Amino acid sequence: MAQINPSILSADFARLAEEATAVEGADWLHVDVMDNHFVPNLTLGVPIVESLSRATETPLDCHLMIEDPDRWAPQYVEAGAGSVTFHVEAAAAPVRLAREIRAKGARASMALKPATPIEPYEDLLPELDMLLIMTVEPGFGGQAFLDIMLPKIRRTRELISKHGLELWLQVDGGVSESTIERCAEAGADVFVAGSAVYGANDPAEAVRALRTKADGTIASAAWACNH
Ligand SMILES: O=C(CO)[C@H](O)[C@H](O)COP(=O)(O)O
Repeated sequence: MAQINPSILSADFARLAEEATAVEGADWLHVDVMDNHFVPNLTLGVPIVESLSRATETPLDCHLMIEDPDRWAPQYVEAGAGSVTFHVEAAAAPVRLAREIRAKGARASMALKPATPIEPYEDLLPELDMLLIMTVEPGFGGQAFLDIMLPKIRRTRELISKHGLELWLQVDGGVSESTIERCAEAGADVFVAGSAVYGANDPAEAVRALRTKADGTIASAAWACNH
């Protein structure tokens, strides 16, 4: 079953609580934390995550596009995030950090930028609850989906199957009704969508449409049949 996580990066930041509840039916609310150092954009931090966690029943999937996640990620768990994703390119001690996130009670997730291969991290996969493959360069919503990431999604799904892991495989960037099936066919099962959801007239309907397409593809995908 697909999970659809709307990204509030594309929401109206002056009406965050309303925007969070406009996508009821979504599996998680994807919260993009950017520090203007790891990526050239600045969004929000711990206090806003704390407020958002009180404003919505939908669990928060916090994607930290920041330097020094080893220091900051645990604070996002304390702020109410149910899942915390750090970038491997920024983490000093990814295994220790994943264990700390889990020990504090959240799902631990690691993200890879487009130029970062999965293969060096094969042995880390059992330490994670989710792996995020970026399908755009992180930093901004509304960018075009990078088709060249599809082989990496396929190879990652093969590694997950090879090790018999229950790891979720998330894709983020340019996910829309016209790209979601390619991601699902390659092996993704968690889909972040910003502009495709918040740019739609009816965000909740956009979530349903994305879910229908992804579920239809996963039902017949070779990787899911062998799962
Ligand atoms: O992490 C992100 C950007 O770094 C966003 O989550 C992502 O880009 C979502 O926006 P869209 O679906 O419009 O591409």
